[in-house]
Amino acid sequence: MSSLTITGVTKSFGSGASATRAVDDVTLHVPHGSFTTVLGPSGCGKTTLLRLIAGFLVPESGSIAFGDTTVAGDGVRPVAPQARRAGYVPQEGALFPHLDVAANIAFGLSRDARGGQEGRDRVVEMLDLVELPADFRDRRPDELSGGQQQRVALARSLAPQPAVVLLDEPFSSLDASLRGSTSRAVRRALEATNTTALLVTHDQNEALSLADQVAVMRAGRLVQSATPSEVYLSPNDPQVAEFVGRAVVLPGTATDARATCSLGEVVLTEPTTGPVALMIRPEQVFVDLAHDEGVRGTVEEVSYYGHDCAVQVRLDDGTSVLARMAGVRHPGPGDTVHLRVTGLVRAYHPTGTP
Ligand SMILES: Nc1ncnc2c1ncn2[C@@H]1O[C@H](COP(=O)(O)OP(=O)(O)OP(=O)(O)O)[C@@H](O)[C@H]1O
Repeated sequence: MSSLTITGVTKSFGSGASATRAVDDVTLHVPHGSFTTVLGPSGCGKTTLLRLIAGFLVPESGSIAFGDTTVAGDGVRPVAPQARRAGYVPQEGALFPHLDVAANIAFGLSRDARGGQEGRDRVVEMLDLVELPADFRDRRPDELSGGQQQRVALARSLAPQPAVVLLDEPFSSLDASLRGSTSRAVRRALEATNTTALLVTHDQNEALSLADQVAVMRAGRLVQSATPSEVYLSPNDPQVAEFVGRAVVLPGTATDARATCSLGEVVLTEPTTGPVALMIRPEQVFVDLAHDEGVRGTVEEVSYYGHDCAVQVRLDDGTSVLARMAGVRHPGPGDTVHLRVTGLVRAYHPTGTP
């Protein structure tokens, strides 16, 4: 296992006016044994970044290193994919359909290990790691559910003890409940083996819940890399805020650690002064059903999810605000409510910079 360091990597497709800069000057460090998710909308360059790391593509500038070893860039002849020791788990259909589970898992082991006791032991160990019963070894891929297939694909990538594991939207074909349980099992397996991993996804919940570090990409560029809570609570700009979750963005005026806006006075994460855009998460908007404290508004719409609900409120000044509250007791359309903001609020100057 080793760390992964990407420095100033750029990759374009095509040439001239029709060229697409799929990955644009990306710099990212994934510490040894940690899990980073790369989050971004479709077409932002996530898969291209993964393919550069795996060695299926060569960067036109910048460098990629596994630990202290440069595998591409810096004038070094690119190390071939099979020599990089990078495990790759694609979206689906990764398993060889004509091989049983044991042969699939042992596929990347040396020829000697594959046929002997060492290989058999490794298969059992890997099945245990991904929380599948040992007798699954004799099944064929078409005798497994989608989630089980993805666990076997991970087992196969981990069996040769790779330096880095790369996962390309590995849960996207699974339904919501299987997605949760499979992703948690994968997370536990990576943690147990102290594996350095990079997972690309366009699913915000997946990116935030699984990772030590979230790297947000937009149009080929890495716009923020930080812990999940930092990315969620203190996004670099309002677009990142709206991409990683629902956000209420209101104009306001800041004076040191406080700002005023349609929702009254709020406390800022960092002091600043002048006109600002304030980013408030809907769960920070407290909906008071019992008292007259706060800013008055009328409920326009309620989306009930069971565990919680989203309440769209039109303030008396005409501003529309989204609040999220527990589903136990909630208002209905037409009700008068009072809103106030809890917790700290991130302010951005009009250019988007904090
Ligand atoms: N082989 C290629 N030839 C030309 N353009 C390509 C090639 N591969 C990717 N691109 C372009 O590069 C950009 C980034 O693509 P990429 O597949 O990396 O995005 P992505 O974020 O993984 O998208 P998705 O989430 O939809 O898989 C897109 O504009 C895409 O059309």
